Order: sequence, then structure tokens, then C-alpha cells
Amino acid sequence: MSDGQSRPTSGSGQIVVSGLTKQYRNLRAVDNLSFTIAPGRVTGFLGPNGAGKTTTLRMLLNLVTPTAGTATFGGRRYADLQQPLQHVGAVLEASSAHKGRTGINHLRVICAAAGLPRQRADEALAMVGLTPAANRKFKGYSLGMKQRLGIAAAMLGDPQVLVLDEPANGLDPEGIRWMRGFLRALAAEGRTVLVSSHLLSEMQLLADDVVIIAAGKLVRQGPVDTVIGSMAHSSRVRVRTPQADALANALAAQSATVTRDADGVLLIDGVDAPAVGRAALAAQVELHELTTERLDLEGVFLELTSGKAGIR
Ligand SMILES: Nc1ncnc2c1ncn2[C@@H]1O[C@H](COP(=O)(O)OP(=O)(O)OP(=O)(O)O)[C@@H](O)[C@H]1O
Repeated sequence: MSDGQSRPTSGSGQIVVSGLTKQYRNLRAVDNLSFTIAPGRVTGFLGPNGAGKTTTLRMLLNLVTPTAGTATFGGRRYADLQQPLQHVGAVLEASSAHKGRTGINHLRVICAAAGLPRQRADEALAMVGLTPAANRKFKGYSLGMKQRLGIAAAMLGDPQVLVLDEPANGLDPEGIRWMRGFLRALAAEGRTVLVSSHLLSEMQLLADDVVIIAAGKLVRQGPVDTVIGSMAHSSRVRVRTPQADALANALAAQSATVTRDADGVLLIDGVDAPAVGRAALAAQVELHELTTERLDLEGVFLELTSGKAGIR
């Protein structure tokens, strides 16, 4: 986003997590987790409360020491990166800064400490739309402005990889929309974008790939469409008819599974909508509604993680 150029999608932006484990006293917060995150894509990191997302991200960034396993960026552990800010940008919680410091000065202090040119502070602030608030003190920033400042700080080193924990927290709908465009543009430049979130409908719009964990373990990984399509009931047919018994009998002959909801609507698995329409025509059944319902990411998430309650 700094120069509008495409970045090389070489292995340098690949994140590889292998056998990552974190054992707290009585709790295995992260349990033998392995997955790969590709450059040039936005990956959603999803899991119920307490699943181990933050612990995993903190291990990636060398803020928590793993009990076992490794996490690498382009083959190197975070601790071994020569200039980490120029390789990996991270926002783990709404930015904290000296309360009396202005937004621009907060970024300049980080630039000075990391040996980055001072003008990067202005560029990063502009990137997140905070230029009008550059000279306002941090204590007067809203939660959404603090989130943007955190992202600006993460962008100072023009990193190949972005890691964000719940970046939409505190953002209003316009802010969430901005964030989506911002992260998608970074991925389009060839960067690696890893984002944890609870907002599944937002993730469906934002993410190319997902990694879903529950109780510290990997549940599913892959492109969003593939993960949704992998579910046994990724779509089903919904029918409203005054002759439900006749249609159910006709469909039984086609090895469809028919259930009825409380309103008498038939929910049909195992055959598609045209097949249901043909069966209805052949049996002279009158239809008032015939639609295909597709599982969305939220439905998939709930199905995959049900019974694996996050709070442990
Ligand atoms: N320092 C710690 N000591 C002991 N237990 C911890 C520590 N840090 C995290 N845990 C526990 O590890 C588990 C995973 O926590 P983590 O914060 O990684 O989950 P999460 O998926 O990020 O959850 P949320 O979505 O609620 O933020 C939780 O049960 C948590 O209580």
C-alpha cells in the first residue's frame, strides 16, 4: 500500500505453525496446532471464546513461550527476524500509548526506536485516515481511532505480514467497511494478512481462507468456500406446500431426507431444488415456496465447534 506495487508472493510471507502447544498449569490452551497461512490472502482465525486464538497469536510474536512446536515467518521464528517491524506488523489489542502524547508523536517515537525514517509516521497515519487527528492527544481518541492508530503503528515498517487480533472491535459500521477495504488491499499487494475475529458475517466478506480452532485444537482449515462446501449439509431445499405428506412420500423414493420445521415447512437434504420441483410436478403437488438454503460461515462455525465449548 506504500507504493501501490505488487509485492513478490515468495515464501517470505508464509506463516507456518507446526505442533504449537501451550500448557498452562492445568490447561492446554493450545494443543498441537499446525497450519499454514499463505501470502496474498486474508486468513480469518476463528474460534469460540477461550479457544486459544490470542495465545496462538502471542506465541507467533514471541510474547508467550510455546511449551512445544514452532511458528515461523518465511522460515524464521519471530525472535530470529533481524528487523521484525519490517517483516511483521501486529495489532494485538487496541493500541495503548502515552495518554498525553499526540497520535503523530506516538508513531514518531516508535520510528525513532526502530530506526525507521520519521516520515513513515505521517505516511502510516494517512494510510489509516487519521491525519486530521494527528495532533490530538491519545487520551481524546475514540476506541475506533485507537484501533486505527494501532494499525498505523503496525504499518510503520511496511511489513510483508500483518497479524491482527479482533481489529474490528470498537469500529462503527463505516469503520468496519474501511477496515475490510484496507486489509483486502494489503492482501492484493501480496502481503499476508492474518485476522482473528468473532464477527463471522464480517469474516465471510473479508476472508479468503479460514483457520478454525476449538479447545486449542485445529478443527478446519482452507478457503472459505471449500470449508463451507465440505459440510455434509452445505445446502438444503426449503419447501412450503399444502400437500406436505404427498411430497414427502414422493421424495422418499429418491432417497432424500425430509424434515419438517415447526411451521410445517419441509427441509430437504440429499436432492437439489430442480429435483424437488420435478418430484412435485410428477406427484401433482402444489408448491407455495421452493428455495435453496446455503450454509454460511456462521452456520459452519457453529456446527464445527458445537460441543467444543470455548470456556475451559
Ligand atoms: N497466562 C495464562 N495463564 C493461564 N491460563 C491462561 C493464560 N492465558 C490464557 N489462558 C487460558 O487459555 C485459554 C485460551 O485463551 P485465549 O485468550 O488464547 O483464547 P481466545 O481464543 O483468544 O479467547 P477469546 O475469543 O475469548 O479472546 C483460556 O481458557 C484462558 O483462560
